[in-house]
Amino acid sequence: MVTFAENQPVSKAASQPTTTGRPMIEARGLSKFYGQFAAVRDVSFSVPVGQVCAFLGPNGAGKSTTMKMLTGYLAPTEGSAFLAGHCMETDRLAAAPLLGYLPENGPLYLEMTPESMLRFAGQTRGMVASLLQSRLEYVANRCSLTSVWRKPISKLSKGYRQRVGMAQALLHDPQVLILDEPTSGLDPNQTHDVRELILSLAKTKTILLSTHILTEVTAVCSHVVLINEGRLVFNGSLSEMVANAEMETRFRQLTVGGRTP
Ligand SMILES: Nc1ncnc2c1ncn2[C@@H]1O[C@H](COP(=O)(O)OP(=O)(O)OP(=O)(O)O)[C@@H](O)[C@H]1O
Repeated sequence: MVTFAENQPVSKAASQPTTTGRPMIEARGLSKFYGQFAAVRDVSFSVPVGQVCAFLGPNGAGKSTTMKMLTGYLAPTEGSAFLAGHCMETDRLAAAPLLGYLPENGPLYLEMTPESMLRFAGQTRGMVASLLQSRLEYVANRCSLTSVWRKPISKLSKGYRQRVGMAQALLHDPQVLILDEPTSGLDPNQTHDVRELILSLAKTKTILLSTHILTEVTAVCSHVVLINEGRLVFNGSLSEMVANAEMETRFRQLTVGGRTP
């Protein structure tokens, strides 16, 4: 068991929006084809500074594929992704410090401990030793990792592995978080903790969050982007989405038996 100093606040400078006047996250006509199959087709939307946006869709709708294109991990077949105005195809290095990404099944080095993996991640990002140490302490506390800090990741439960992924996304104090199903596989207590964490991060960050859990959307998001079979079928506020029906009913109306409403 390791104990750490009090949580440190996210640095003010790092949480300031950029001055480009552009949305923080922007998908412009994104498509991804695997052979003839369109995993994502002509998806456009944007997330302004400070917004928490839910990214919804049934299994296989293309959420993870879109998120990978937004984060520069996957090249689009057509279209472009921008992060704080930086094109992810041509200017990814400039965007990297601004972006924290929790992939669906994040690449965790199983033989490492949370401490050694996160330290390695920080060094790879070029964080200076004193800053890295304070950020390690911050994410260990914030993601409730102190009890497993020096245990091999291979021995951790799915919930703790997810927290390590979240800690990696937060380590460098990015302005933008792209979180692919952050509560997937978590028990109700862990889900509650992660939701609280996202709510508190929402005060200073721009967040795009994919989830299957509709109550999560109403708990933390103000805006909804919904895709079905690779196509955008809704892009609007949460109140517009649920104006005339329950969330679940609206989700089914938009995704079952038809591509467009
Ligand atoms: N490398 C690949 N080669 C071929 N097809 C792929 C590849 N990656 C994804 N797909 C397909 O693209 C579609 C979209 O997949 P994606 O993982 O983006 O969906 P998703 O909305 O994230 O689904 P889930 O909610 O189940 O995670 C699926 O039909 C998937 O099988």
